[in-house]
Amino acid sequence: MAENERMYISYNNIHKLCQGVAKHILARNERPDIIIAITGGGMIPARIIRSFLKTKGQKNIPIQAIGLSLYEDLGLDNSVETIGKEVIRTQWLDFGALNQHFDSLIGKKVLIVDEVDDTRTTLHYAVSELEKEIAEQQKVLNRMSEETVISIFVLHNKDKPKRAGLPDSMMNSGRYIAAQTVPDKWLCYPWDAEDIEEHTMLAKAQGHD
Ligand SMILES: O=P(O)(O)OC[C@H]1O[C@H](OP(=O)(O)OP(=O)(O)O)[C@H](O)[C@@H]1O
Repeated sequence: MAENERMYISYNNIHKLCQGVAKHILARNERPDIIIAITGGGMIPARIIRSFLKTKGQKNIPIQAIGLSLYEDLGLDNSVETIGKEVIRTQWLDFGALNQHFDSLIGKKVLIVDEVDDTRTTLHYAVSELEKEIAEQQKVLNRMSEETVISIFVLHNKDKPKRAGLPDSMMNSGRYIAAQTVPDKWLCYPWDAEDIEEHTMLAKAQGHD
């Protein structure tokens, strides 16, 4: 791939993007009760934004990880029909370690974090599975009146046609937050760099430091 098709992103840049988004979230009075990081790319941004979302007198926001991986190739043509099958769940929520007041997502402000929204398949899957699960729990626990608010934070949203959607209620209310919308290039994140010094220099040269 030609160098000009690659976009290099430094740790500093990611740090600052998380800081800016946290500021935005706090200004909207939407500090989450829980952060859900989609592994592996969502983990570093989730950890960084948690520090910027910390407010005086409040406990650290718990981070839970969910593992979602995309099938590279199922040999199927119709993407719409195969969306559900293209995502593999490798890890899911575990409330066992949280206290008794946090036994589910019902009524909580939930922030899903990932590094990139590419075809949107992963985010679509995460949101629809969480919504389904919350609705089931609400029925079981008879807590239908409590509203759960799911938001999304990604570092980069690729400006391209998406293969799956997100709820209009989320998109129209500012609860989908992409720190940056970028062209459909190959995004080179620092955690994949073999030579982090060179990577950082390349990011700097592109203005992403
Ligand atoms: O918008 P989409 O087309 O669904 O793609 C975005 C997803 O792809 C990458 O995950 P990947 O499965 O490569 O795993 P990783 O995060 O562990 O690298 C990335 O971390 C997102 O989760």
